[in-house]
Amino acid sequence: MEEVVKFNNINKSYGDSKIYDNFNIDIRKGRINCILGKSGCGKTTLLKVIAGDSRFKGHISYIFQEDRLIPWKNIYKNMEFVLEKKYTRYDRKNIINKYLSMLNISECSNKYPSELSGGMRQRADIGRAFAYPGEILLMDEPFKSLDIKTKEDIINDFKQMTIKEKRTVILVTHDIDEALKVSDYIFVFGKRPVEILQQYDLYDSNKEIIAIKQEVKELFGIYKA
Ligand SMILES: Nc1ncnc2c1ncn2[C@@H]1O[C@H](COP(=O)(O)OP(=O)(O)OP(=O)(O)O)[C@@H](O)[C@H]1O
Repeated sequence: MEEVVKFNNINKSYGDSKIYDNFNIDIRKGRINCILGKSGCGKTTLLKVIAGDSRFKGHISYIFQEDRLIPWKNIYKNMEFVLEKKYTRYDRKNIINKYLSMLNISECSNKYPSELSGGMRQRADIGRAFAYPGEILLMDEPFKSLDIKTKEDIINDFKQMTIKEKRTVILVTHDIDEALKVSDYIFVFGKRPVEILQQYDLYDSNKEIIAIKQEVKELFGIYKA
């Protein structure tokens, strides 16, 4: 049986609107878990609940749609900032250089965020999140604002890195194609209070990607978020 991280009995409402009602989800350890759902269904809310889970306090990295780099620090210092209390200066240097190199941005080390393209900044943001010794990486539509080519390149590097390091990632998106490209386990979310309409293990599925895409489209078609 595959190792999972269980999140049980999640309850969350905004006013009268119940988003989660005793909701349960088993996140696959060491894999890229994707939460795929229509806009407004409650994906970001789930990430916030998970980020607040006391079992993982201080062990979670969060990557947002827009990078959260500190503008007045260069890329090296941005990465060093999150590692300061965790590692010695020597270890920090090795870790930072490793992730800069994995993400092909070693030459950006001394540059400030404003001197980089959106794609480079997002690479730096991903590098920083990976460098942090977190058990779980939460990603909220991290590839949304990138053009197609940049997105594909970053997704490829990101996937390789995640597989190599066996990191547990929870990524949310409303984009079916992106979900199929980036993840290896997909939860399709339905209407509120949120229910899981379908789950796909892309490692283990004998279904063609195109068939899964069609199925998800149909699932999305039958309800309004
Ligand atoms: N702080 C808040 N107060 C009131 N309602 C909120 C709050 N945050 C989110 N909501 C509502 O809860 C619902 C779920 O929001 P959430 O941001 O989790 O959805 P989402 O699936 O991440 O959407 P998107 O894909 O558009 O980012 C939405 O209807 C949203 O308007």
